[in-house]
Amino acid sequence: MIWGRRALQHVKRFKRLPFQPEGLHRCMSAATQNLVVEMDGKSGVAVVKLNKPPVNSFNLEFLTEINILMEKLENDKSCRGLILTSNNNKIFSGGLDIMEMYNPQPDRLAEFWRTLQGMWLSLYGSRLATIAAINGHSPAGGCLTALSCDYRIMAPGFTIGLNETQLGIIPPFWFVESMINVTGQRQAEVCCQKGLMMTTEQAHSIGLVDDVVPGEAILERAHNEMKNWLKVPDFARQLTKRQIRKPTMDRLIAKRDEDIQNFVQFITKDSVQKAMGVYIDQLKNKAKK
Ligand SMILES: CC/C=C\C/C=C/CCCC/C=C/C(=O)SCCNC(=O)CCNC(=O)[C@H](O)C(C)(C)COP(=O)(O)OP(=O)(O)OC[C@H]1O[C@@H](n2cnc3c(N)ncnc32)[C@H](O)[C@@H]1OP(=O)(O)O
Repeated sequence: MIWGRRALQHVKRFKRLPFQPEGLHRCMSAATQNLVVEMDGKSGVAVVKLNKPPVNSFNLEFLTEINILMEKLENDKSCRGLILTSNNNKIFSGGLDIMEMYNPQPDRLAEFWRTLQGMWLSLYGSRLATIAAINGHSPAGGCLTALSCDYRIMAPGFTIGLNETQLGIIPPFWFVESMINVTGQRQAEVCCQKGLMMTTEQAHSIGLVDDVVPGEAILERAHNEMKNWLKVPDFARQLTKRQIRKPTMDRLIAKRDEDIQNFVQFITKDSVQKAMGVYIDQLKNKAKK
């Protein structure tokens, strides 16, 4: 993984925090700044709860925190599975932090995007069995995060989707391929072009979500499903996953710098900044009402 200077500063700070999952063999919980981690040493399953109020939006620091945790879990031989959920029972994740993209410093904007690419590569390519327990709304980057897992369980009454086109932005090819790989080409064409935010039931009907379970039962269901995934020998499961996901990951790895340049160029356009300003005003005004 390639880290920028600012991210490295954050890594040093993070390393002084108490969470050390390696070698844990009991049920333990730990918290970093924006993540709650419960590690069951017996089953080897880590439950990671996104915990960044108000909406678990991904800014550079939060993405860095997630990347560091992923690296620790990947390196912890006792860890076999990851359940990703939210500590907020209404919002899984509001997606990328829009403030990162408004009046940005180009260097930070580039670092932000590289760190998001890093998060996607580590989650999408994880050796762990990964289950998203989607216990709240999950637009755009929140949907991408869920799409990166092996299995998705969602509570009713929420919405999910890659809604970028509705905001006048183009979902990058690796967002779209993540959707295609889960729902198939036709469904991905419709929901990505239209930028659909789907209800839980609609998402279930197109295969974006594998299972629908009430919010209060979602973690129990995720643990039960995880047991099924962990019945398969790790090595066989991991290599099969890699075989299936490698072409998509390789495409981003080959075009990583180009993808960052495209993003920075696009976001810093006057017209995009203007539209972003209007969108932020709408969000803030809605919050005030
Ligand atoms: C060829 C390709 C070339 C270039 C590529 C270029 C493209 C760029 C691709 C970019 C991909 C982008 C991905 C994204 O994820 S963009 C973010 C999309 N997310 C959203 O639009 C979500 C917006 N938010 C909501 O819909 C609601 O807030 C939500 C999450 C459903 C929660 O609703 P609710 O509980 O009612 O809460 P509020 O709306 O009142 O919000 C509370 C508070 O949070 C602030 N906020 C919400 N979302 C975000 C966000 N994503 N980032 C930052 N801040 C957010 C909101 O403004 C309120 O703040 P306040 O201070 O007013 O309390």
